[in-house]
Amino acid sequence: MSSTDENTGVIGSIYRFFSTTPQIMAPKKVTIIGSGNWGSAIARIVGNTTKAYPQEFDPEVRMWVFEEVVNGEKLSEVINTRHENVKYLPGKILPTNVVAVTDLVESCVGSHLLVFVVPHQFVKGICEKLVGKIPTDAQAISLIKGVSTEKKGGLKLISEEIKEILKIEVSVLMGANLAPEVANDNFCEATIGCKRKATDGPLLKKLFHTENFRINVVEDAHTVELCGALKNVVACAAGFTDGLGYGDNTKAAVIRLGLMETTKFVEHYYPGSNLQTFFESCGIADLITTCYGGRNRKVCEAFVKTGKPLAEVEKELLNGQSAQGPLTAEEVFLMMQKTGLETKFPLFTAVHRICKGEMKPAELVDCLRNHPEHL
Ligand SMILES: NC(=O)C1=CN([C@@H]2O[C@H](COP(=O)(O)OP(=O)(O)OC[C@H]3O[C@@H](n4cnc5c(N)ncnc54)[C@H](O)[C@@H]3O)[C@@H](O)[C@H]2O)C=CC1
Ligand SMILES: O=C(CO)COP(=O)(O)O
Repeated sequence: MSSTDENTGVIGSIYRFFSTTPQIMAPKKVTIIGSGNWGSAIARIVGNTTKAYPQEFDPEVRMWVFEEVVNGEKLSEVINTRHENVKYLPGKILPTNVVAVTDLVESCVGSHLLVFVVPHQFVKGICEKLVGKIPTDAQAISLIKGVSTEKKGGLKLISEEIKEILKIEVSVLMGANLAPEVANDNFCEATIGCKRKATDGPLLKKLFHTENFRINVVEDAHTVELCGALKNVVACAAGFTDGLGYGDNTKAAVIRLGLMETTKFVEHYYPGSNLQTFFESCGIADLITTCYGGRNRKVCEAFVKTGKPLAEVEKELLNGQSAQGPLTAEEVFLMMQKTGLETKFPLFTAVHRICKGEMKPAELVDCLRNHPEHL
């Protein structure tokens, strides 16, 4: 059906009726854009929920795979034959209805639900390739923890970046979700931030909600998303204190001060945000899990202990996975520098400066002694 048919005359009316009437809408096709550690873990959930709800979802889930050769085999072929992402989630079997597709556009054509889950620095390029290639009534949900690298000095959320380029509605999903533990089906929670909670919330919840992955949907989407991004910066600070051997009291103080800076940062950019959101999984819970079990913490601890450059430590420890904290710290610092806010966020500022080699890790605590929280 051509786009003009869709909008005019009897055919247009019929099209509008069938495409907007929930109870008889065609099952939605889902594409997962990303197949890393989290992308693969979430594919295990989405592969099963799309099979469980055939009225709502097409059971075939396409997963865009950034092709690479692993032990002499194409990763996409290994996924489609052995149903295992041997590089980014080894040892976990993916549902057979999750199909690896290496052509980005082909993976998304006809999909009405796009699940973005790539390291945040790749989002802009991916979206630009998809312009004009997806249904105009598609919607997205971003599981990406970071802020846009594009607007140097000004805040742009990843969800805003996706919406700006693709002209579609974008919700977010953040939470205390270390991918390997989610892939083990360990009980945990997550928060969906959905501005159109009443209309879009129920379907998004169905896509992710399981016995061991418990979803709560809130409308305060920007707070949900910023919690997910900023906790990675705090996790770097936690890793520095672990590397310095400062113990749990200091780490707890860093976590608390990091949470306070997060609330102040959100309030600065989004006055009137809902304080309750920080008590959702996306807030305090994700901060805790990441500051004890995350990759950012691990990399930053090793950075202190080995004295090696951060990029080298990340490469050695993460085998192609990405620590999002240092890049997010830089993006946040540029925003604060532009508005002269560095002194109000000494922890965020110190993390950036330590990551850049402008400050020694041991100077972190000195930056916190006169924190605005203690004045
Ligand atoms: N791993 C985890 O435990 C969790 C991660 N997240 C977030 O999910 C997002 C995605 O992270 P992961 O899935 O863990 O990825 P990852 O950290 O495992 O990164 C590896 C992925 O990046 C892809 N990649 C590498 N170069 C690329 C390029 N030039 N273009 C496109 N893709 C490229 C690789 O193909 C691979 O799929 C991040 O924002 C992360 O913060 C959120 C919750 C948990
Ligand atoms: O987001 C995560 C847990 O919720 C994963 O954190 P890391 O990227 O630090 O591993």
